[in-house]
Formats: sequence, C-alpha cells, structure tokens
Amino acid sequence: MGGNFNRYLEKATSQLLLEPDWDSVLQIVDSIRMGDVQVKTALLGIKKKIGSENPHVAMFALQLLEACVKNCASTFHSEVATKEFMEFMKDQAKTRPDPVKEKVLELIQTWSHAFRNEPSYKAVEDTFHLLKMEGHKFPTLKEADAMFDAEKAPSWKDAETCTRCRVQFTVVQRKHHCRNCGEIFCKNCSSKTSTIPKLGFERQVRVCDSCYDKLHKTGSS
Ligand SMILES: O=P(O)(O)O[C@@H]1[C@H](O)[C@H](OP(=O)(O)O)[C@@H](O)[C@H](O)[C@H]1O
Ligand SMILES: [Zn+2]
Ligand SMILES: [Zn+2]
Repeated sequence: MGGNFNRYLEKATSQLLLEPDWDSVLQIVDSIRMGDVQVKTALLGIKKKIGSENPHVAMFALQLLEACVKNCASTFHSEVATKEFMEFMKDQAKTRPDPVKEKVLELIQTWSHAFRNEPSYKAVEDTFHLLKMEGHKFPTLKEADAMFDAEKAPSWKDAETCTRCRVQFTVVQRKHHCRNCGEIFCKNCSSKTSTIPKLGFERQVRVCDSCYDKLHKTGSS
C-alpha cells in the first residue's frame, strides 16, 4: 500500500503539472483515511515535497496538505498540530518567497481558527500568534475554509464495571471500549461495530449499543 501512496505523492506534486492533479490528491486522502498508509509516513512525504526548492512542487504539496487536513479527520490533525510540524511550517513562512509563503500563512491561519476549541492542537494557534507578532501579513480568513470537521475521537475512560450494565470486570469479563463515546463496556454491551466517518474511522470499529443506535438512527423526523 505504501508504494501506492508514494506513486500518488509523486504524481500529485510533479513539477510538470500545470494545475493540481485532484485524482491523485483524492487517492492520497483515501489511502490515509483507510489506514493504507501510516499518517506519520504520509505527512513526512508531504513535508519533504513542501520543502522542495521548486516552488511549483512546494505549492502542489501545500494544496495536498490542505486537502488532507480538510478530509482526513483527527488522526491527521493530531500529526499536523505537533510542535515539530508547526516549527517546520513557521520556518517555511519565514524563509520562502510568495506564493509559497502566502499559502503557508493562509493554512496556519485557517487551521488556527478551525482548531480554536481544541486545546491539544494549541501549537497551531501559538504559531499563528507568533508569526502575527513578527509582523507577517496574513490573507483575509475565509471562514468557509475553516469549516471542516475537526472533531476528535474521545479518549477512553477506565472503570471496574461496565458503563451500561454495571457488571464487574474480571479476568474473564474483559474490558472493551466504544470508539464513538470512549466509554468502557462489557462484551455484551459493545458487541456491535460501525464506521464513524466524522471521527475518521472508515473501517468497522467497536461501538456501544446506544452509540450504534445514534450512528444508525433511521432519521425518523
Ligand atoms: O482484551 P484485553 O487484554 O483486556 O484488552 C482490551 C482490549 O484491547 C480492548 O479492545 P476492544 O475494545 O477492541 O475490545 C480495549 O478496549 C481495552 O481497553 C483493553 O483492556
Ligand atoms: Zn455491560
Ligand atoms: Zn458509545
């Protein structure tokens, strides 16, 4: 699978392109969402292309990064919102000429707005404020660009009894977690699986009975 990713990355950031190769971009987004390529590996590959001396390659890589942040949900966001990656983006903003510099500033501003309620993604906001303080000119924020689903999968709770039926966990009565609410359940109360696209789970993952009903409500309006 990784091989596919690299092939599409080369295609999506080829210096011969006159405009973005959106097919390859979508293939890359899919392979990240399906878990065919590790998020860390994908971001490392994109980062190398952003750092390319060739401004066309760098721009296509930034547009690819923008699409991945918009469509790959929280697993990808948490890799982008790290101090290391934001340090890299800050350096790009300070050392590259336009249009690369302008695109980097635009992305940092958009993400800072989109992640404004996510304390664990603070590195983005810190980078935005720092560059602002240094006097870098940011383009006008387009709210629409920041309206992607930045919802994060909930962290898993721990307890000694099932959240739903209160049965005591033992060496045979094992603990299980619902990926949608993060609560802890016995096997009986979490025997269903579901995809959870809004949290980036494209494959069937374990969910508790009430989350299953919420995710699959027939929408009886
Ligand atoms: O089977 P164990 O060795 O107890 O380990 C448990 C499984 O890994 C569960 O995965 P699952 O939710 O996919 O079942 C996880 O939710 C629990 O936290 C773990 O304690
Ligand atoms: Zn139970
Ligand atoms: Zn649940």
